[in-house]
Amino acid sequence: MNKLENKLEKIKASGQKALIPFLTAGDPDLSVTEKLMVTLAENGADVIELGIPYSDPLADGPVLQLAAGRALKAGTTTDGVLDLVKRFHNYNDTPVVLLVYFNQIYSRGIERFCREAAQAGVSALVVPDLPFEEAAELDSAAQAAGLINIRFLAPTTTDERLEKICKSARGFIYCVTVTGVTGKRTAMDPAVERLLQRAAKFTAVPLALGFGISDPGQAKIAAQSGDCVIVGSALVQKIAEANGEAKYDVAGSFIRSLKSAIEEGESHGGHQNRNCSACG
Ligand SMILES: O=P(O)(O)OC[C@@H](O)[C@@H](O)c1c[nH]c2ccccc12
Repeated sequence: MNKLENKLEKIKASGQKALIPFLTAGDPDLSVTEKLMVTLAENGADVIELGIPYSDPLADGPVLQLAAGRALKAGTTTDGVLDLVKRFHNYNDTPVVLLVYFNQIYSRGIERFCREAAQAGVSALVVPDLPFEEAAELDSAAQAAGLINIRFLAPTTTDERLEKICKSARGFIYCVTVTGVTGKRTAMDPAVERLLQRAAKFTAVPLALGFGISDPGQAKIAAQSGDCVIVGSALVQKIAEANGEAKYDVAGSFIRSLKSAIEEGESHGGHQNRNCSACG
C-alpha cells in the first residue's frame, strides 16, 4: 500500500476527516514553500497537495494563476520542486501529492517523470487536464513507479463513467464541487451530496471535496459529507497577502481553524440535517 492510501484509509477507518491544503510550489520561492509545508503539517494538514507552476494553468482560477506566475518568475522548475519534496521527506513524512498538468509530465517523458517523482517521495499525481479515458499510459507508469494517478469526479459525471472511474480509483477521488457559485454555503449543494452517494456505491476509496472551500464554515459542511477537504485558493491568497514571517503565522492559524472546524463536523456524526443546531 502507498503511504497516501495508508494514511487516508486509517483516517477514514477512525471516523475522522482529512485536511488537504494546496500550495503552489515556488510562490514566492522554494525555500518559503518548504517552510510553509512544515507549517501546514505541524498545524493539521494530513496530506499536502503541491502544484508545479505551469505557464498555461487552464483549470486554475485567478488566484492560482497569479501564484503560478510568481513561482515561474522566481525560476521554479520541475527539478526544483522534486528536490524540494525530497528534502521535505528527509524530516517529515506527510504524504505529498503533485498537482501537475499533463504537458509537464509528457515533455519530461511519462516513465521518467513518474520514476523521479516517486524517488522524491511523491505519493500521487493530480493531473487536471488528463481525462480518465486517456490515462492508461500514465496509470501504468505511475503504478510501476509506486505512484497513484488520482481520479476526478464532478456532479456532471455520467453514471457509466462514474462507475469506471470509481472502480479504478486509489488513494482518494477528487470530487469537484463546481456546481453553483463559491462563497459561504449554509448547506452542501444537493448535486454534490448526490455525487458522493453515487460514488460510495462503487468504491470505499476516500472521497475528497475541493473547489471554492474558503473558510472554516464551508470546510465543516464539506467534512460532514466528504472524507477529505481540499483548500487551495483561500490559503494561497492569505499567504500572498502576508509579508515575510507573517506568511507562516497566517498559514498556520488558517490551517488550524480549518482543522478544528472539520473536527467539529466529525463530532456530530457527519450527518447533514437542517434541524441539527450544529449543522447551522
Ligand atoms: O482553489 P480551491 O477552490 O480551494 O480548489 C482547490 C484547488 O486549488 C487545488 O486542488 C488545485 C490547484 N490547481 C488545480 C487545478 C485543477 C483542479 C484542482 C486544482
